[in-house]
Amino acid sequence: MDTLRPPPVFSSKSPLNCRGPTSPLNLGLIGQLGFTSLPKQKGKSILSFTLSVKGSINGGGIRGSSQDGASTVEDDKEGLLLGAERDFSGSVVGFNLIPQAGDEKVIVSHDTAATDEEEVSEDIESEEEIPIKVTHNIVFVTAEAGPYSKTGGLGDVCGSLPIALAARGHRVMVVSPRYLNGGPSDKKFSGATDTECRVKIYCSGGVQDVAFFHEYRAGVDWVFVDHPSYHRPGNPYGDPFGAFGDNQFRFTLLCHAACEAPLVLPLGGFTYGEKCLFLANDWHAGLVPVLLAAKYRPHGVYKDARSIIVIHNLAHQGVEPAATYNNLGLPPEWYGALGWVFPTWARTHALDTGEAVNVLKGALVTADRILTVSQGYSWEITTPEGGYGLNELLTSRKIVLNGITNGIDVTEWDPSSDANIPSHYSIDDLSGKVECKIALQKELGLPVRPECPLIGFIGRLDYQKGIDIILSATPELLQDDVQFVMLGSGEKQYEDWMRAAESSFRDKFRGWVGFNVPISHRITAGCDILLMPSRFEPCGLNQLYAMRYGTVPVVHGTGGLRDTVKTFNPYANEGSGEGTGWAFTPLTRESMLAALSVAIATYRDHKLSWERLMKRGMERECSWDNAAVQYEQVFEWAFMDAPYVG
Ligand SMILES: Nc1ncnc2c1ncn2[C@@H]1O[C@H](COP(=O)(O)OP(=O)(O)O[C@H]2O[C@H](CO)[C@@H](O)[C@H](O)[C@H]2O)[C@@H](O)[C@H]1O
Repeated sequence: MDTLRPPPVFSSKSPLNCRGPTSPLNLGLIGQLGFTSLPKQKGKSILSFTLSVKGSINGGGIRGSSQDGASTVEDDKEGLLLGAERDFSGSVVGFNLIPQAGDEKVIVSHDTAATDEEEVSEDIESEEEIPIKVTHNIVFVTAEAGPYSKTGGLGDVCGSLPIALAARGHRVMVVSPRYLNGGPSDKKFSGATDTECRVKIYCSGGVQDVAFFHEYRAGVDWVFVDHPSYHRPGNPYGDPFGAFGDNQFRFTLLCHAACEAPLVLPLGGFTYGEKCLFLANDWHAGLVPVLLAAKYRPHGVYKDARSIIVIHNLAHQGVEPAATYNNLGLPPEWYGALGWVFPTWARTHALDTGEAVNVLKGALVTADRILTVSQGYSWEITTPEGGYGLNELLTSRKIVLNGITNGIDVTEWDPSSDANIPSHYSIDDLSGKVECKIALQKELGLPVRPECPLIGFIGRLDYQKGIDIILSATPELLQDDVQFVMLGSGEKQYEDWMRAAESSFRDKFRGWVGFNVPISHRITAGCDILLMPSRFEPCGLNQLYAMRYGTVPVVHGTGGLRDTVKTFNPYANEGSGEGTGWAFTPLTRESMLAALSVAIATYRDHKLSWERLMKRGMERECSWDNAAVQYEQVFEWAFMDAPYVG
């Protein structure tokens, strides 16, 4: 059993061989959690002077930083002035947030010693009440983040939500592994440089050295944890032979490293410090809240930090035999937080006690708040049907459980500018869509028939996505005059079925086995209907992409699909109709075929209704802006309550 090691010393004074980035000041610094706001006094600012600091860092909108105890930065995007406060170790622990006067770029300092680069300017005078915006130091911890690594929706969300939050003034770091598989995808990490910071992680009965690589892009600090276990062929989780056997170890490393990153990485010259907010995504990052509670807070570290576990998929919980608890680098007395007992029916033999460790359970117990990626799903996981054994625990924490529907990256997914599609179109001119359809039919070798309803499916080929329902319904569906294309990879039986179906239905069916982002864009643009019969769907992104591309979704009414797709009603609004697609229920072959048949008939026989359906989907608000505001509300709640201490 490993003993708990004392937490490291922090910042540039850390003994962890952190020498900081090779080229200092080329990184990003935006804001900091836990600052004291300085309210404006009526008629006269409490600020007695301001400083202008010349020079910019990395073109990222950040200007100037003094190297003394009252460092200052300026965020010229938000017009906020941030005066950094530091703790005894030099870590930035807070900022004074001061409204900016007029157009003049000013930096507020508590340091009275002016330098050559500083000039005294006049007091800020204003009668206006200027709202003060709270910004946080946010640390995303995730197994994947697009475009560096993406196998599904988690990569999409962790690739775009951090950018949206950074644009709103938060200082945002994303910590994920530096996966190198020896293929072309390795070059995605080429922009990240070695910070030359190394930390030692005590787990699995030994000591592991991990390194941190870093890239500052789109206002976000992308931090990649480097370790030999992330360098192997395959995707982040496995290879053609299945999931990697050491995933618990690999993601334990990620979590330990992510907890160290804010303390030891002087990004842009400053660490994120202890007052940060961890957003731990799915079970892979689930040890983060546990480590805060069990490893750091007992030693007085991260006392003011908060953590939120974000559930993108409750079906994966990181469950391993109980004996592996010793590998996690946690004190023995914390076993109860992760301890898990399988029900009798799920045990493998008479002597199996069913004891296991469940990383996601540990996160749900210790996180300060719990988020899911839609409101519908946040309720479903509290039910026995959707809770995957964790429903009672989730119900007991209902007071800190919320759902926020995912947004999408509206720059990457924009039919009027998408570089992956052959013709562009918009709500005002849909003509490019039929060209996309024709091009897709040609590309896939289907008969070019623009009038023929083209149905698409994109997604992982597994039980969650209802592939078995598609399988059973396809022969009947293809009796109609339609075409059907599927893009996906996953379970071998389904991949084989797709290949077989392609040879059985040469003129009507195409199955593209693999993971190909450009093709996914072309299918989204070229199809008329997108099919998503997911058994459960925490949010779902493809239906959001589809609606933005004027492709009408036909979905199983569950979780985020039910929240985002409103079933078409031609009689509403005095005959102009309402709805953006079809959400069928229950999940059966018959009800799916019935919904598809209504959709196909509408496409064929009610052109005007169809066009209105498309347009209603296209004009739906789906950017991250709304979601980011809701995240900020949850951040506020997280800091209102005391942190979890066990
Ligand atoms: N073969 C392929 N080629 C190219 N691209 C492919 C592909 N297969 C899938 N994709 C892409 O991967 C993403 C899948 O996202 P989803 O949200 O639909 O599902 P996923 O189950 O992975 O995500 C989980 O997390 C997300 C994010 O929170 C939740 O929306 C979701 O409900 C939950 O199950 C989409 O961007 C899709 O285009």
